[in-house]
Amino acid sequence: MANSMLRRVRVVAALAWKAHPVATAGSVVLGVLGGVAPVATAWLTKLVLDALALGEGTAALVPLGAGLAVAGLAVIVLPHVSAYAQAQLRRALRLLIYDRLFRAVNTHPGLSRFENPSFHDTLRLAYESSHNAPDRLVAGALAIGQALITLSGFVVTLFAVNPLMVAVILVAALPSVRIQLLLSRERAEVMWEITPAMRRQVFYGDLLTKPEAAKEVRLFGLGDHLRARMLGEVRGINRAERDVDRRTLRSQGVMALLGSVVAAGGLLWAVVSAASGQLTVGDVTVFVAAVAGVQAALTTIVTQWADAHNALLMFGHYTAVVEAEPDLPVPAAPTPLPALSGRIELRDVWFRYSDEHPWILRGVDLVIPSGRTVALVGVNGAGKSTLVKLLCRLYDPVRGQITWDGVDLREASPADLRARIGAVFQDYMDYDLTAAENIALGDLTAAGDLERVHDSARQAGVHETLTALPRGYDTMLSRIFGDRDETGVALSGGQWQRLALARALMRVRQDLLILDEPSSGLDAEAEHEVHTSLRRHRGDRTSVLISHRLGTVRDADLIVVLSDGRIIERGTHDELMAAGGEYARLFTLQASGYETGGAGGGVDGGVGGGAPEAPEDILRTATPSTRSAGR
Ligand SMILES: Nc1ncnc2c1ncn2[C@@H]1O[C@H](COP(=O)(O)OP(=O)(O)OP(=O)(O)O)[C@@H](O)[C@H]1O
Repeated sequence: MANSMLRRVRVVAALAWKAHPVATAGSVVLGVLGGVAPVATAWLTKLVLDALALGEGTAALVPLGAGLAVAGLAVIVLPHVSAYAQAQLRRALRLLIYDRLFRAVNTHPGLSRFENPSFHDTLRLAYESSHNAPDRLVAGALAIGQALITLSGFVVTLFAVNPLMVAVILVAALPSVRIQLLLSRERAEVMWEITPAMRRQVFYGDLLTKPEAAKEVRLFGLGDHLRARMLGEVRGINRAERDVDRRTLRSQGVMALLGSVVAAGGLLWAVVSAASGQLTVGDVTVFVAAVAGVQAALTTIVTQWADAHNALLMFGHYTAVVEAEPDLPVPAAPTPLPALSGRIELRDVWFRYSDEHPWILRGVDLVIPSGRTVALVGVNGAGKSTLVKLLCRLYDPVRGQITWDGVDLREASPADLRARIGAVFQDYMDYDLTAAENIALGDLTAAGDLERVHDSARQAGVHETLTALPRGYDTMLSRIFGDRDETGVALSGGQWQRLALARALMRVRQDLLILDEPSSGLDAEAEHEVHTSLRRHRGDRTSVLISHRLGTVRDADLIVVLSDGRIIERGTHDELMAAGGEYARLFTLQASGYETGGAGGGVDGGVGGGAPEAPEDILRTATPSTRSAGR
């Protein structure tokens, strides 16, 4: 434990030096001067008083008085200069520490860490401690250093007047050190225990304030319920904090009482000694200043030590995040991933999200030939999205392997792999940025290429919508982050989905296009347009397509039916229909659902009007009954 604390001290010292060497060195020098100044003031006061009592002349008194004036000035000015230097250091440290923290977060190529509650607790405490732990440590170290200098000066002074008093004060302070350290550890443990409650509190607070949640919260009348839940969490947090505060108060009260008794005893002794002529007036002043100075310095040392100790414990969360191994093994010398020319192959792939979770994929064998379109279909929870997440190496298979032209994905660099993939996930992101930025995020190397941005938007069928916005592509797509004098724009669900599609299409050089329900939120006409455009865009590109609207996948080169993590059927549309299995059942079911709706005149948005003739037409022109926008 002591070793790891020492290591953390070294880490913080190195960080401070790297962040701002001048402010670090300046703070240390100012700390030393700040420590010497009170002792010098006390000594000079004694010398002036004794010189006055002895009736010394001006020649002796003026230098002493001048020295006293300089020391007094230093006592007043130094704290302000020191506070400025420390603030400079704090700002520089904050920048460096955030940089390292989020660099470390970005080194995890996969998703598993982000789904782990313990990682979230550590991350939250790391974030919080990176706010203030280094500041507290640096400030604490400087305050301790300064107090140690003052303490040594006063101890020497006190020793000259009454050696016994030194021993009494030091011994009286010892229990306080121990108690403060125990309390600081307890405080750190309580912080760890209440972190899940703090995260839940933030979660409920977000639900009560975020525009995305406001609709349901109002519709279902959840406001008071969520507020009560949030307050419940806050009460729990308060209870835990209050218990530690009470223990702190008790022990600090006892220590303060002990200190006062010792100081009062010393004062009594000094007065009696002065009355009997054993001490001069100057001796009494310096003795009283020294007792107060030693006690104040000891209190500073003990409380700052405890605070620095607590900051060090909290800083452990930061080092845990910064030093964590990547969640997926990244090869030291990755095999370069060539442009896909042969096939992507899944060989006996088994996957579950953790040892505690059930198997989601159970021995999947699949070949995705280069230049072909493979469609994955199956009921909710069959494992389709999981499979495409594995293709992007957001997780590794637990057993089996996935190869890209023979290269195991584990041997390639995740960044290389992802540069070759364009994807729209079911749970795509809406960024509170401008329309152009929302699309350009798909390929940051082309962020300034507005023609590319517009092209992608055209292919996704959203160009006209974006041009018609108040500031065109520069319109902020956010109701909460726009300029204060600007009314932000909110897009509809389907428009956001097209924007996500445009983002994926920005990657013009990608070898693999993954579309996980790319049109679930689109109206019938838009879906038809988008699919026609996508078919054109896919061209001879390798694509994996997931859709519950079976009409949109019927022209795929290979349709794979997943059920309970296994491939139960594969073939072309015609082959699968002829086989009369699960695919044929689902396709017929969907078509008959629409036919019933169509016959009853209930199908909205049919472009041609009247009852459609073939299932694929129906499926292209009707609103689906199977799922919503997938959000
Ligand atoms: N991050 C996760 N952690 C744990 N379990 C998960 C996670 N994501 C998905 N699952 C589980 O894995 C199973 C398969 O989910 P997946 O999203 O792959 O299915 P799907 O076939 O895409 O379904 P849908 O058609 O509803 O989109 C589900 O039972 C789901 O609960």
